[in-house]
Amino acid sequence: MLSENRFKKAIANGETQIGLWCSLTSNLATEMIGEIGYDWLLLDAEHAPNDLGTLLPQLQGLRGSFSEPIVRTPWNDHVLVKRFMDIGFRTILFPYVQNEEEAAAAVAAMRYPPEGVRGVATLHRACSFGANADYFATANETACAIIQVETQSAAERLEAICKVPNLSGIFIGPADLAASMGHLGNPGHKDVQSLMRHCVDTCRTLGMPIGTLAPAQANAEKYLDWGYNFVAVGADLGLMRVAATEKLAAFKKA
Ligand SMILES: O=C(O)C(=O)C[C@H](O)[C@@H](O)CO
Repeated sequence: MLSENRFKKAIANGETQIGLWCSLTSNLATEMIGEIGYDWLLLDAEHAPNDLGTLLPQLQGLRGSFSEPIVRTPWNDHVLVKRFMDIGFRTILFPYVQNEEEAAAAVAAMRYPPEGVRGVATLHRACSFGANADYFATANETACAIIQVETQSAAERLEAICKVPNLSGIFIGPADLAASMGHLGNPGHKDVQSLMRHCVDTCRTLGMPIGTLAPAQANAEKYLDWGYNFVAVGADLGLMRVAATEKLAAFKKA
């Protein structure tokens, strides 16, 4: 394992980081995507059928990749977080965080005492099975907690959430945010867009990195233009679906 979390440093420095959403749960597909050069890859364990058994071979496939693997945990649960950290994730996306107390719990789950509550083991993949003598000294420093703000009420707590010590970033979930505002299936609604804009303005004022997911090219460009630092500009399933659909259409048409 690399000891430095390049992604964490980059977003803290305000650099733009381009990501891809990965839901295929395939170690081979993730390994292939890991060769392309995205800054980060989101391995989804909330809305894709990923578990430790599928995430571990994907991490192994990403060994040596430039891309930072990020796991989206299914829930803000410190037991799951401990297991994700022990297999080698340093960056975790926490869905549905509603307030500063929940954000602080997420941060604590990723950090060893006295800063957090992460349980200690000495022979796991993250510390190279004991061979990495610096692991305990660097694990808290490389841990990168990103909080998903995806309801209107969480957005109202954004300033307080951003003040949680050791929080590394905010991530806006456009689909859930739209649903919470009464616009299920319509994140393009003007009220949702205006709240997304307000969130990026707030984060930039407070110096907190902020990201989102935008598989449509125009949206990705717009959010980057607004100041979002890290944007997933596509999803493996969507790319495959579009390519497969277009390929068939090209031949059926003929
Ligand atoms: O609210 C959102 O938007 C998200 O959290 C992303 C979704 O879960 C989904 O589009 C990922 O496939």
